[in-house]
Amino acid sequence: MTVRVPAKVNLQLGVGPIRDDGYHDLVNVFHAVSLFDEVTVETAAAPEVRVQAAPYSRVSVADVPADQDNLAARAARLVAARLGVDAHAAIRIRKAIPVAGGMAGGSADAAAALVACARLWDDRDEPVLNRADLVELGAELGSDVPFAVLGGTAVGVGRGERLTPALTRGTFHWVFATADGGLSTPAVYAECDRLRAEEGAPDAGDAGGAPAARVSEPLMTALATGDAKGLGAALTNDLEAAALALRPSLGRVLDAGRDHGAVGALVSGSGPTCAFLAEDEEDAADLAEGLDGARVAAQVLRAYGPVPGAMVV
Ligand SMILES: C[C@@](CO)(OP(=O)(O)O)[C@H](O)COP(=O)(O)OP(=O)(O)OC[C@H]1O[C@@H](n2ccc(N)nc2=O)[C@H](O)[C@@H]1O
Ligand SMILES: Nc1ncnc2c1ncn2[C@@H]1O[C@H](COP(=O)(O)OP(=O)(O)O)[C@@H](O)[C@H]1O
Repeated sequence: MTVRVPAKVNLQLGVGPIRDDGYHDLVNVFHAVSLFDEVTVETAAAPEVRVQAAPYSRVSVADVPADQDNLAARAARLVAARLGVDAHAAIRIRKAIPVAGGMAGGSADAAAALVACARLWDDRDEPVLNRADLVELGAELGSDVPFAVLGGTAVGVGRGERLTPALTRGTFHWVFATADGGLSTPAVYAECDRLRAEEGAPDAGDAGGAPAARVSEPLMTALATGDAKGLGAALTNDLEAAALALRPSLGRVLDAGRDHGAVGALVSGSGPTCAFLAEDEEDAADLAEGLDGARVAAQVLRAYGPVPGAMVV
């Protein structure tokens, strides 16, 4: 059973206060883009995980666990437990999504494994687990997993796991600049907290007392009308300052994208991948060429969005 699953970029990442459980309250506008990992699952006598770069992809898979800690393996165990089946999964992951790049590659693999294992093992006439159940199960694996099951464009609140699909029109054209070496998501959130405490945000009484984030109306209007320029102007990421503090060289990457005609430029999620929105497909080609020539990125990738979530191929 092979499932194809997309990467995400965050169109708005509004980081609110820290909750008692250590997570931040978010307004997280997710957008699935056409960079895909492929996850193949077979029922096997013993669990197994193999990870490789997808054909023609230059993703470095050295830091992806090829054991039962892999998020896809955890997803398979979760599905078996939920269905009450005594089954093991042999999992093969072909990665094209940058690793630890702020594009939710690990979450994508987990979502793909949820969909693949449910299809393999939930073989009654009336399936026990429908897609909404898999979205819910995903939240047990990570804040970004539910969105990778759903895909499209969606607003996530809570940890980012409570999703509402967003209305969009047409296709948006993106260029991504990857970096050598990832950034750790918890480290970037911690740096965001540190910077906020240093700034002494006026209403930041106790640690992490940032105001609640609200969804951007100009962003939602631009999405609904297919207005690339409007969307580019409305892109925001509250983790960007933290990612830039930890990796100052990203400033040059963002500047290069703007210089080469991007209508919007931001760090993708916790970074270090930078995302650039082009006005149309032709501008995206020019932008990708310009960024390549500027030699500021490990790799320059093109993609479009929105695309559907994890799908059996
Ligand atoms: C920042 C985002 C933006 O979409 O993703 P990436 O850009 O890293 O892919 C997400 O919030 C990452 O989601 P995900 O990678 O699933 O995080 P989890 O495994 O749930 O949590 C990892 C760690 O991130 C921090 N975390 C995550 C989500 C959240 N709402 N508040 C947090 O503070 C916590 O330190 C937590 O221990
Ligand atoms: N299937 C997987 N693919 C990628 N990373 C994984 C996977 N399973 C676990 N991980 C771990 O999750 C970490 C975060 O990786 P990833 O999800 O690619 O990045 P990000 O959180 O920046 O989007 C990696 O450093 C890796 O150790």
